[in-house]
Amino acid sequence: MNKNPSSPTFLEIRALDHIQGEIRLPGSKSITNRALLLASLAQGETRLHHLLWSDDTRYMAESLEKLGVQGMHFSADYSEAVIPGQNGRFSVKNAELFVGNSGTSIRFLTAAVALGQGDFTLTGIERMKERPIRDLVDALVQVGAKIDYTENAGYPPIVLHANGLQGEILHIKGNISSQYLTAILLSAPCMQKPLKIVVDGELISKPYVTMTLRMMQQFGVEVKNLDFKEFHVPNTGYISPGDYDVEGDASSASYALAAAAIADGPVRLLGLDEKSMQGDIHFADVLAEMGAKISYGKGFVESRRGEFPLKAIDKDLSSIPDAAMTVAALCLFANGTSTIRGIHSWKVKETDRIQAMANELRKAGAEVSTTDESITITPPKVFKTADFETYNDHRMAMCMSLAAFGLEKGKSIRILDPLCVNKTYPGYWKDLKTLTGANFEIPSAK
Ligand SMILES: O=C(O)C1=C[C@@H](OP(=O)(O)O)[C@@H](O)[C@H](O)C1
Ligand SMILES: C=C(OP(=O)(O)O)C(=O)O
Repeated sequence: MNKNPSSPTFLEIRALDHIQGEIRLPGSKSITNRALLLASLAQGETRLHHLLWSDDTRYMAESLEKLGVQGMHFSADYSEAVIPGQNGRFSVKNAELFVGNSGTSIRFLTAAVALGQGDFTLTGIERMKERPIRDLVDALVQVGAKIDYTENAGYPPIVLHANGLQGEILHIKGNISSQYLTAILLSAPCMQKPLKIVVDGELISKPYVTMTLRMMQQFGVEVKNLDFKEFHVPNTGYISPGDYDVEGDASSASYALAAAAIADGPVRLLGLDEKSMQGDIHFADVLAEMGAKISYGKGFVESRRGEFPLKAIDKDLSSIPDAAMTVAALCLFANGTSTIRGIHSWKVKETDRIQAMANELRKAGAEVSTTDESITITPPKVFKTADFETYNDHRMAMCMSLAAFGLEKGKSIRILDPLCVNKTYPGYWKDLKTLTGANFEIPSAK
């Protein structure tokens, strides 16, 4: 391992040829960040179980604390929390919220702080300043919010002058990110009047909106969904369900499920099953279509190798944009050229993921071409050793680790800045070691 702090750390993985065993998945990022906010807005105390503790969820929890959610209590390993509900709005009148590169945190919190009173700044790392937020701001302005951009119009940082949100009606776009619509939905029950939301044009990442509606229902609010074109939300406020169990993360599951489809398995992942409310559970269907054997039981999903090399695919994966990256890495192991479509949103996520994925898959030896909304991958004849850049993108690191399963014995790859996995899956490298028996060295904290 490179211990020189002036150059990036890396993690070296020698050719991997098997994976087998059982692990408990980390909690879902999307569910944890919704649950933290819903519990904070609700009436009553909520006990959250199996939550994810990672950069993205820590930023959400710290922001809620800054907004006046006092007395949050976390267990020593942060997998359990007790959240005292604030009954619809936050008490603090001025705060600066720094959310790193957590898209869910900045979007969900922007709408939530607008419910209160006072001046709030929301910002993050440099990449966050390149991730659009205009469609959410434009929607909030229609129900009474006053929001300024302090650097580039349409992007964080933003300053919000909050004076409650009136409700009634707003129009919103959902073609860049579904998180804007989710943010409005989550705050709507605490507006002054019921809200009718009209979605203008295409809506991407729909399963995340379904997850939002399901969780709102679990916190006592029934939303009328007119085919994802219009939503009617009552302003009844949230009621805590008391105990709330967070599912294991389906996007995080994709890496080990994929590895088992390449290198025998079986791998059993606990904390997730076919009843999951996460759209990314359907990654397992794509994996099965490519040749893997997938099975489920109560509270687990299991993957093992079936047909191999995997079958090449040509598919629109716009409903599972995060797990679609794992599919791209799997295409390295396919029997021909694959195309993944519907991924234009990749460009505005942790990095420009279309560009990043193309660059790194090429380094592994693949032939890759891209458009604004697709990537086409022809697998390598022989896998190359490479230093994979990760672009401060957790999913790039986890996806490229799969390339180690294609290497000839004795060869190795290096994953640069491997601790970027801390955004959503801090235990990833440890879990990979456990399941593969590999003995690579994990660098210590950044
Ligand atoms: O609502 C959510 O929890 C998320 C929605 C998706 O974003 P987009 O709606 O921007 O595609 C996804 O990529 C992100 O990781 C989490
Ligand atoms: C896109 C992602 O995260 P976010 O938009 O919440 O930052 C992700 O986790 O892959």
